[in-house]
Amino acid sequence: MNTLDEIERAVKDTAHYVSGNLANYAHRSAGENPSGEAQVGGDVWADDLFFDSLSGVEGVGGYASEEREEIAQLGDGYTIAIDPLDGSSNLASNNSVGTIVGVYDSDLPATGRTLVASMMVLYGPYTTLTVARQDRDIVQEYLLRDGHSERWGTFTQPEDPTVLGMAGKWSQRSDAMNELAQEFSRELKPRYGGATVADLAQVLEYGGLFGYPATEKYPDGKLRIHFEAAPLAYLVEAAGGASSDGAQSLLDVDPDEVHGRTPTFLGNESLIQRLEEGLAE
Ligand SMILES: O=P(O)(O)OC[C@H]1O[C@](O)(COP(=O)(O)O)[C@@H](O)[C@@H]1O
Ligand SMILES: [Mg+2]
Ligand SMILES: [Mg+2]
Repeated sequence: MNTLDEIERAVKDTAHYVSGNLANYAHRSAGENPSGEAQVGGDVWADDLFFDSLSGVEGVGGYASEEREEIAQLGDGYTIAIDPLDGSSNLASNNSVGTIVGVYDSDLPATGRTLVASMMVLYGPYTTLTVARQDRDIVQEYLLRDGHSERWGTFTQPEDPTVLGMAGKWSQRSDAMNELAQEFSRELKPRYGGATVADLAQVLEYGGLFGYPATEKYPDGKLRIHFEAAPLAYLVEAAGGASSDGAQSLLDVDPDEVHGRTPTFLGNESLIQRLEEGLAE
C-alpha cells in the first residue's frame, strides 16, 4: 500500500467507528475551537480519533485540524488538514454530519493546488466515503458498513442543476448576493441542511449549487479554506464541477493563516460562472 492508500484505510476505519458512536455525543458541549466557535463534545472526540489513526501512518508529516490551534509536526511527508466533524451543530437534532480530509503535499498555509487527495465522509442514513486522488481519474464513493468498505458509485457532476443550498440570513448578505440567491431559487429547489458535506453531497448527486457567502457575522465567509473549502473544491472539480470564492477557483485561494476562512461556492460550472459574473457587477 502507498501512503494515500494507507491514509484512505485509516479514514475508513475511523469513520466506521465514528458512525457507530455519534449518538453518545449528541448533547455534549466542550470548549471553543481556534476560530472562536463553540465546540461540541463530538468535535473533540472525533479529532482525537482521527489524530490517533492518521498520525500513525508513515508518510504523514503533519496533522492540522479545525479543532487544534497548532499543527502537530510528525516528520516528513504529507500534511493532513481535517474537519473531524463537519456540521456538528446538526448532531443534537439528529441531522447529517460529516468529516473532511485534505491531504496536502506541502506545509501549511498553502493553496489547494498542493492537494494530492481529498476525502469526505457523510454520516447520513448510511455512511459513505467519497475520495478524489491525484493518482485516480474517478471520484469514488464507498459504502462503509459492518466493518467493510464497498465500492458504491462514482461521481460526475450532473449536467442539469436541481438543488440550491445557500447559507446565511438575507438580512446579513450583500444585495448582490441576495439578488443572485433569488434568481437561483426561482430555478432550483432550495435545500440547505447546515452541514457542508451533506449539502455538497446533494449537489454531486442531483446537480446544483452550494454556497456559504460572506455575511455580516462572517465577513470572510464561515468555512475554513484548508479544512473545508479547498478539499471540497478538489472533490467537486475532480468530478467535473466548479468552485469559487466569488472571483476565482477555491484551489487558487492563497491563505496567510492556517485557520483562515473564505466565501465558498461549489457546484455546476454554469452556475458558478453566473455567480462570479453577478458578484463582479
Ligand atoms: O449554522 P450555519 O450558519 O448555517 O452554518 C452551517 C455551516 O457551518 C458548518 O457547520 C461549519 O462546520 P463545523 O461544524 O465543522 O464548524 C458547515 O458545515 C455548515 O455549512
Ligand atoms: Mg465544518
Ligand atoms: Mg467541524
